[in-house]
Formats: sequence, structure tokens, C-alpha cells
Amino acid sequence: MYRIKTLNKISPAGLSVLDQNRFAVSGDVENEDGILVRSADMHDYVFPDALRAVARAGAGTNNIPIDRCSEAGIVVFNTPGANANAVKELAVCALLLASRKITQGVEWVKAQAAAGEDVEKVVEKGKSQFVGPELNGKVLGVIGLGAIGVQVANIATKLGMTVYGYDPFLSVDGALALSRMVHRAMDLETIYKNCDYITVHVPQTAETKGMLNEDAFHMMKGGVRILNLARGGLVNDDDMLAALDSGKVACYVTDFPNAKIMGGRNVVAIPHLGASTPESEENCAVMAAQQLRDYLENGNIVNSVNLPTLVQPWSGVCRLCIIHRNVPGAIANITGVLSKDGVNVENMTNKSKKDYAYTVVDVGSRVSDSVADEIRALDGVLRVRLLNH
Ligand SMILES: NC(=O)C1=CN([C@@H]2O[C@H](COP(=O)(O)OP(=O)(O)OC[C@H]3O[C@@H](n4cnc5c(N)ncnc54)[C@H](O)[C@@H]3O)[C@@H](O)[C@H]2O)C=CC1
Ligand SMILES: O=C(O)C(=O)COP(=O)(O)O
Repeated sequence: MYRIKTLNKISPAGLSVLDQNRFAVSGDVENEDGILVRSADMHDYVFPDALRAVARAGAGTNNIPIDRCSEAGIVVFNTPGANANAVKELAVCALLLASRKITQGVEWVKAQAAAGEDVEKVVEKGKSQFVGPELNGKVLGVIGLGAIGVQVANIATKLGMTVYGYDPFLSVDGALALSRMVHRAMDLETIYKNCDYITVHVPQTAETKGMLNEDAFHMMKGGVRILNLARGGLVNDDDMLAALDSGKVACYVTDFPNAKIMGGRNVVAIPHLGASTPESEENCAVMAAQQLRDYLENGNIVNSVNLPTLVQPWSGVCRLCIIHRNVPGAIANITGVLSKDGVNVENMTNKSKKDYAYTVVDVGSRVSDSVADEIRALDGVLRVRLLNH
């Protein structure tokens, strides 16, 4: 029985992927083999000995201590693209919220209740304070052309916007999905200098943290409207507040309110609703649970952020799954132990990702725990699992 701990509410459709006869799933299991998580902050999480995998039902993994997981031989998964449509739809909404003073107008209408029968007259008289521009004909800059950014860029062209997209790491899939109407910007300056609206869709990393700061605002057009449905930390809040006060930024729509930014002038704050649709919650949960199950049961890795993709069809009766450092001699050391102990390799795959590597070895006979222990003791080996077919 595998024990799976949920650190957030996970869609039942995802939980149903984990057969109750083989998986005990709840928020309070202990010494768990796997974790299902959404946005819960895991940076101070103490890993139990049994923990082998963390599956993030969603895209962003900045709430997970990836380096610490890698060093402990814990595989971290996410679900690329599974909530992209929901965020794209909210981005369309955010473009309109940034333009048309809808939230301010709605709040104002609520406050007019005292006018009673005169509300209609009061509304017609007061509405001119909420005039805002159309999107058609304006220029949008999309920073990050991944699963979400590509969809946002494409749909904005259909709203009559001229769209520039910036992503120095654009994938082949991203390039193929990107509309030919979208102009590629080769640097951020092009986005900052030319755009009336700027939307960010990059992960929050050490490189992207605080990227929307005073220097960036300085290059932007006066009255630019900024959308952030990616992560609060991408924006330097103090610099944003100053840019809002000066009018440099006309509106900031963020899915990540915090104490500092929520009271800012012309801030429209949404309570992190980007992926909060039943469809996305289900897609993410199902994908995360499937990936977690396949890893725990078969050792296969798909969509991991810290380890390589490796899917090996079963052959033989026993499988060794070895997470190790990506260093010369690692595979020779592993096969050395196996041949010394008379274990015949039926099939073997090795893949690497940056500093880490993963080797899956199928063998034709049962392997004793002592052989696994010998491999565990090898230099650079971080985790060894023995699966029987
Ligand atoms: N508000 C919400 O509920 C949600 C927020 N998100 C956030 O949106 C982010 C993006 O999500 P996806 O598009 O699904 O991820 P993705 O991984 O498909 O795309 C991210 C893109 O950003 C690009 N990128 C990385 N560093 C960059 C840089 N310095 N400059 C320009 N481009 C850069 C990458 O090359 C990649 O194409 C997530 O990391 C997450 O933080 C994602 C889903 C829901
Ligand atoms: O997928 C992401 O990166 C998100 O931000 C969605 O977060 P959530 O799962 O709604 O807490």
C-alpha cells in the first residue's frame, strides 16, 4: 500500500486515479511515499524517509524546495499545460479589467443603493468617470511564451491587438503553436518600449524574481497596463506602487494580492483564481495523480522538473530505479555491482537532466535487498528503489 498525503484540496477526479486497494490517500497520512500539492508552501517541509515523489497539480513549482528534493532523491512533477486554458481566459478578462474600469464601476454602483428609485439617473450621470480604452488596435507584450503565454498571445491577435512575444527559451512546441500574427521580440526592451499592455507568463525563479522593477518601468510607455497572472514575486512591489502613483503604470491587475500591493492606486487584485475552474482542477489533479502512480508503481518519470523523462516498458521480473548524480563512471559502478553479484541485465535506460541522472535496470531474477544496499552505498547514488513485477 502506498501512502499519499494531500497538502491542498485535490479534485476527486484525480484522487480516483489512485486505486483505494493500493493507495491510502489523505491529508494526514504519515511517512508518506508521495505528496499531492497545489500552492501549499513546502519550503520548510520536513521530508519523511519514505517520501519518493511530490506531484504539483499545476504549473508553478516555486512553492517546492526543488534542490532539497533532488538531493534527497525525491522526484518533483508538475502538470504542464493542464491549466493553461483557464489562465488564458482569465488573461482576457484581465485585459478588459485593466482597460474598462469595470471593478471600480461595479463597486461604485453598489455604493449608490441609497439613491433608490433614482439609481438609473445617478448611473447615467456618473458613468463618465469610468471611461476606459478599447483593446482593438493596441499593442500587447507577452513575456514568456510557454503553455499559457502562447495561448494569450494568439487570442489577443483575435481581439485586434498587435502582439509582441518574448521568450529566449521558446520551445519547438511553443513555436509551432504560436500564431504567425505574433511578432517575436528579441529582447525585453522591445516589449517595454512599444507596448500599451504587458502580461507576464514566466515561472518565478532566481532570474525572474523582481524583473518588473524601476528599471523596467522606466523603459515603458506612460500609462502602460500590466497584468500579472504568473507570480507576485516577479514584480518589485515598492517600484510598482511608485509607478502607479506617478501614473507611469495606469493599472496593475494581479492574481497575487499581498498586504503591500492590494491597497495601491489602480490595482485590481484577484484572489489567485487563474487555475480555479473545475476543468483545470480536474485536468491538473488527474495528470498529477497519473504521473505519481506511474512513478511509484513502475519507476517511470514524465513531466518532472528535477529529473529526466524516462519511460521503460517492463521486461524481466525485477526493476532497480536509481537516482544518482550525473557524473562519469556512475553507470559502470552500478553494472559493476550487478555483474559481481551475478545479476543479468535484461534492459537498461539512463537519462540525465542537469546535475542529476536516472537509471532504470530490468533484471531477469529477483534481486536481494543486499544488492540494492550495495548500489545505495556507491558514490553519487541518491536513491535506490527495488520494484517487483
Ligand atoms: N495564476 C495562476 O493560477 C497560474 C499561474 N501560473 C504561473 O504561470 C507560469 C507559467 O505557466 P506556463 O505557461 O504553464 O509554464 P511554461 O513552463 O509552459 O512556460 C513558461 C515559459 O516562460 C519562459 N521563460 C522562462 N524564463 C524566462 C525569461 N526570463 N524571460 C522570458 N521567458 C522566460 C520559458 O521558456 C517558458 O516558455 C507558471 O510558472 C506559474 O508561475 C500557472 C498556472 C496558473
Ligand atoms: O498552476 C499554478 O502555477 C498555479 O498558480 C495554480 O495554483 P493553484 O493550484 O490554483 O493553487
